[in-house]
Amino acid sequence: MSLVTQRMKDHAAVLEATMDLIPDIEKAGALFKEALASGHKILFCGNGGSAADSQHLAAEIVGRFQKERRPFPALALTVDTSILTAVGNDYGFDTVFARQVRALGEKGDILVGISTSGNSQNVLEAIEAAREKGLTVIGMTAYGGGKMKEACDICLSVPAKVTARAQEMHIMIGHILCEIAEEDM
Ligand SMILES: O=C(CO)[C@@H](O)[C@H](O)[C@H](O)[C@H](O)COP(=O)(O)O
Ligand SMILES: [Zn+2]
Repeated sequence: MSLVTQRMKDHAAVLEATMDLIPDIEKAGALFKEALASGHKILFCGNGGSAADSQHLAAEIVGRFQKERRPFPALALTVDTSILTAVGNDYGFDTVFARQVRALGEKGDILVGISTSGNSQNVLEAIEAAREKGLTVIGMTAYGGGKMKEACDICLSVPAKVTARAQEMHIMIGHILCEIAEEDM
């Protein structure tokens, strides 16, 4: 079997196993909808590919996903290089997202922490800050959820053994959450 065929089959197998998360994805979608409908915002954070997912999903919410509707507030905590370098340089990389959650997060907002290992310290510290401030925390992880498993209100832990396959499920789930959020709005 070619590499391409194998990877596509791997993706399909992980997707099939990810069906087990449907009830939790529906719960997370309802939380997105409730937060945005009541004037709250969604913050996203993650590293590497998950940083890219963070800004991708924030853009779907501020702009639009699939339908015309009013703009909703969302922010990727991964995009401001001045904040990331100042906070990273002055306080340490582990604090780059937590500091922004403390500055911007308000009770009723949602933090989406994305980490395939579930163990990235800067995401874990953002979750801790979010809990202190009364945000709801949704995690997107894999490999059983790592340390994030116990730290989130809803932990969507994808049954993937490879980071790339996990990320492919994360962006699919993120798109579904955006679609639920803009239904009837
Ligand atoms: O996109 C990829 C691998 O597919 C990488 O950039 C990956 O996101 C980075 O190595 C991250 O630092 C991994 O962190 P995490 O998902 O364990 O929190
Ligand atoms: Zn990647």
